[in-house]
Parts: sequence; C-alpha cells; structure tokens
Amino acid sequence: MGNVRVLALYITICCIAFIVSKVIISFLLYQRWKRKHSIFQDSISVGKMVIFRSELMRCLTEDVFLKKTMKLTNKDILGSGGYGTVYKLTVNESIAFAVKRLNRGSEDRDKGFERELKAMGDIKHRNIVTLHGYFRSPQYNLLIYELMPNGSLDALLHGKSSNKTTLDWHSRYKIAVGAARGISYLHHDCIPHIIHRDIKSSNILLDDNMEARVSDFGLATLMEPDRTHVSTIVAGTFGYLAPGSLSLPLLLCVCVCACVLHVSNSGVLSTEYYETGRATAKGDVYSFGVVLLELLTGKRPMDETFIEEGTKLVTWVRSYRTLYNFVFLW
Ligand SMILES: Nc1ncnc2c1ncn2[C@@H]1O[C@H](COP(=O)(O)OP(=O)(O)OP(=O)(O)O)[C@@H](O)[C@H]1O
Repeated sequence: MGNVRVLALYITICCIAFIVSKVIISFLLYQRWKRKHSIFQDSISVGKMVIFRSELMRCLTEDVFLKKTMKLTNKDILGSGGYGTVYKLTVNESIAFAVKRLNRGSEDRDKGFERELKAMGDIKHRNIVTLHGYFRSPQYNLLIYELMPNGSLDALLHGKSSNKTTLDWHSRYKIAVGAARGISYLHHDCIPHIIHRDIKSSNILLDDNMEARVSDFGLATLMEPDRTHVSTIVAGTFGYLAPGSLSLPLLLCVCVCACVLHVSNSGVLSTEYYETGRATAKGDVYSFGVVLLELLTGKRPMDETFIEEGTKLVTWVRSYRTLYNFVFLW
C-alpha cells in the first residue's frame, strides 16, 4: 500500500513539474514573440514629451502615450516614407492619433524632425494636418499627428484595387481646392512663409469628410516674407520637382493654381529649382500642378508605362495638347 502512495506522489510531482515547465516555456516563447513583433524593443521611458494644448489632447498623458507606443506592432503601420514609419496609436474607442517615428542617429532625420516642428508648431488650418505634440528620446523622435482616416490621395488614386475608391469629379475638385488652400496658407499667411518642397499626392491626406490636408513637413523651409527664394540642396520627389521651365501641359493646371494660390503664370514659368537649388513658393505650385494632372488623369507622374516609353506624365499630357492644337487650332 505504501509503495502505491509513493508512486502516486511521484506521478503527481511529475505531472505538476511537466505543467509548470510547459507554462514557463510558453511564457518565454510569448515574450520572445512579443519582442520580435513590437516596434519599440528598447524602453523609451527616457525622453522629453511636449503636447500642444488642445481639448483632444487632455486624454493623452505622457504615461498613456508611452504605454500605448510600447505596444505598437507592425499591424499598426499606416505607411512609411523616406524619413520614417507612421503608426496608428489608438487611445480609446473614439480617439486615435498618427505617430511618425524617425530613428535618430542620422543627421538628415534629425534635421527633418526639427523642420517639421519649426514649420508646424503653430499651424492650425483646416487644410493642414495638425501636429499635436512630439516625443524626443535618445533613440527615437516621435511626432504625434491628427489621424487622417481616409489615408492619402496617392493610395486613393493608385492603391491596390481592393481598397481603391473611385473618386467622382466633385470629390476631385474639392480635394484640389482644399490642397490649394493649404499651400496658399503656407506661402502667404504664415510668418515666416513656409515652402513645403515635397508637395505630392502621398503628402495630401484626407480627413473623414474627404477634405484635403497637406502633411509631411520634413523638407519644409522657412522664408522671410521679403525674400523670393531660399538656397538649399535639391530635395523632393522625382516627377514632382520643378525643372528649368514650365512645360506646356501644366498651363491648364497653372491657371487653376494661379487663381487659387494668387501666383502669376509668369512667375511659375521662371521656376528653376531643379537647376539652381533655389527653393521658391513657385516650385510648390509646379508640384501642385503635377498633383492636379494626377487627379485629372488618374496616372502616376512616373507611371511604369511612361518609363517604358521613356516619357513622364507631364510630357505625356503635353503630347495630347500638341495633338489638340494641331487638330483644333490649325
Ligand atoms: N496623419 C496621418 N494620418 C493617416 N495616415 C498618415 C498620416 N501621416 C502619414 N500617413 C500615412 O503614412 C504614409 C507615410 O507618410 P510619410 O509622411 O512618412 O511618408 P511619404 O510622404 O509617403 O513619403 P516621403 O517621406 O518619402 O516623402 C503616408 O503616405 C500616409 O499613407
């Protein structure tokens, strides 16, 4: 009888040891999986957080922000660009933000971060994405933006067919006018004036009313009102950069731009950013003209078919204009 009891005891101990070891192994594997999937593997508790005062930001204390940020995973990625990755940070069922992470270490990224802060700190305009605050730590710079639920114009026009929405002409017109108002505000009403330098469809985001909002001020340059240009190294996105002179197809768009942005056509014609490295407000107007062509044609400025044919959107539209001139004006 005594032997049976001892055997039972052994079996019980073995079972308990087996279960405990399984629990410990599962816990360690889970920790490893979590570390692999979490974006912020190192603690980011050391850093300085600045929140610009607004009603909405009352719910976001530094503690809540850091806790939620540490839990971000790849599933929360909204998109990524040349300077960093943007995540959706959900605070509660009704409040969410877009957090842009810029890794520190590269001088370029640090400069981009400072530019965004300088340019965006005080801007409140219905056609510009609001910057709510930022967090600066030794490893990362984080920018906290208003979340744009309808993504970017680029994704709407050229995204995967599954999530592509067809834009009617009224929506396209509304987006064009909204973006023009945002750019006009940067050029004329901000002191110092702001030259965006990277106007393109992926930097035009859409709010819940499909209203256009200009975003991404990582290349923005500040300019005193009495100056006409700022000399910089040429940066921006190929296909949107102003060349030595304005090509004909943009004339149509420029008429619209000129009306809304109060820039004279002759001014736009003398844009020379690509050749001289002089950033001017007119360079933004040229890039905006390319966005208008994108809205009108639904084609990317550097569409694959264009590259195959050794052309680009601007030149392609020009060929149609030449045809139009030939048929109707000759
Ligand atoms: N406030 C926001 N709300 C919702 N989505 C956003 C927001 N900001 C950015 N995004 C998404 O994240 C993507 C990446 O944005 P980001 O500004 O980092 O790069 P980009 O403008 O696409 O490219 P690049 O930085 O190379 O010019 C955007 O295309 C957009 O889809």
